[in-house]
Amino acid sequence: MITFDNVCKRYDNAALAVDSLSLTAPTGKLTILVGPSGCGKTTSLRMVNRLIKPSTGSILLDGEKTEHMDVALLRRRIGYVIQHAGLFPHRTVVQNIATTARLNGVPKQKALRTAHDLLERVGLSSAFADRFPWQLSGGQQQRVGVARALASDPKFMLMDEPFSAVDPVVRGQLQDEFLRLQREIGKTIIMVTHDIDEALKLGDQVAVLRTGGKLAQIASPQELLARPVDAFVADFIGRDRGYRFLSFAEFDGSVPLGAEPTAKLGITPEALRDIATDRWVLATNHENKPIGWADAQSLKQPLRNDDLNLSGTLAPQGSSLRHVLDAALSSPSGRGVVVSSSGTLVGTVTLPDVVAAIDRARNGRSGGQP
Ligand SMILES: Nc1ncnc2c1ncn2[C@@H]1O[C@H](COP(=O)(O)OP(=O)(O)OP(=O)(O)O)[C@@H](O)[C@H]1O
Repeated sequence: MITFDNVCKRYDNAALAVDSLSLTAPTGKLTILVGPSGCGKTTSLRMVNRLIKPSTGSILLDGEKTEHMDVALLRRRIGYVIQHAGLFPHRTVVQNIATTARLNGVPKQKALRTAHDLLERVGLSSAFADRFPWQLSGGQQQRVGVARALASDPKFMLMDEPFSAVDPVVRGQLQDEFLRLQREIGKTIIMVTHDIDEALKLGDQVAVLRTGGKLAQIASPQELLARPVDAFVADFIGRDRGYRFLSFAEFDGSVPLGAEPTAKLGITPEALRDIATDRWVLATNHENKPIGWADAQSLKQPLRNDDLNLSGTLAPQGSSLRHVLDAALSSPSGRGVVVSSSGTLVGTVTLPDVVAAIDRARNGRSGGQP
């Protein structure tokens, strides 16, 4: 747990950069600091590992005030990832990753072995081990930066815009990989971003700061979207709040699944019309994976791939109401197709049932309850 207790920071005689900040970043969770440029995010983050000294107030790690700790030891307890990764240019990838472990007194061979393991964990093959940072893409450098921060297995991590230096596609991949990794490692993390979408996607809780370094609201992404405390927060979170809220509401159990009759390629028009409950019949392959919708009204010859309507999206089980709503809205039959993690057909949902589940979620009732 990282605690800010009434922390202020004033640089020289300027206005307060951070004003009476009190918040707790819970153990094993990812807390995000977000807000407009200059609102004090980086200053707040750097006060945790004392790269910046608070003017007043205290920061505590698991209840212990950091101001009394030895700075070098404090920093070794906290992994630190910065924008552009900040790798040592004259050291290879594994040497970069092994740096903190070596500083902590881990023998060289062991530190290098761990570095190789970590490389794999962050999604890079051993082929990268002996390259220098300039031989890597921006996204690969960021992965190495994360691996280096993890090398001493710190309980706490500080991440300052770790994914901002790469293009949006790579950024999305890095975010997904990082979420998977965090589910395994469960570090206590504070991350800074100026991107509200990143904050809502990654954060267990999100702290929105306003200019002048004051905390405007700290809450879960769902809570922020559903109940922004004031116009500043509402405006900062942006448009589509109602729709984006659906990303956080699981549909499993809250939307009844219907059994869907299915057809295979090669089925005759007559046989297709026999099994059809309305105009559209779902086609599946030999593994029972949906491949498209067949139009029972217009089919004139045995069903071919080219006859299929492919407009419907698939909602994986365990995903969100947003996915299942999209599946229902995009399906020509109006029935959204739900699939297992391996892509096999689980069933379909109707649009009215999805809308009813959304209404229940909106009113804060748990899924499936009357
Ligand atoms: N070393 C410094 N000396 C004086 N003022 C500073 C210093 N560092 C930051 N500031 C000021 O403190 C305020 C907060 O800066 P900080 O970098 O923490 O904001 P931020 O929210 O991280 O901004 P950004 O999103 O643009 O990186 C700003 O007004 C900034 O100009």
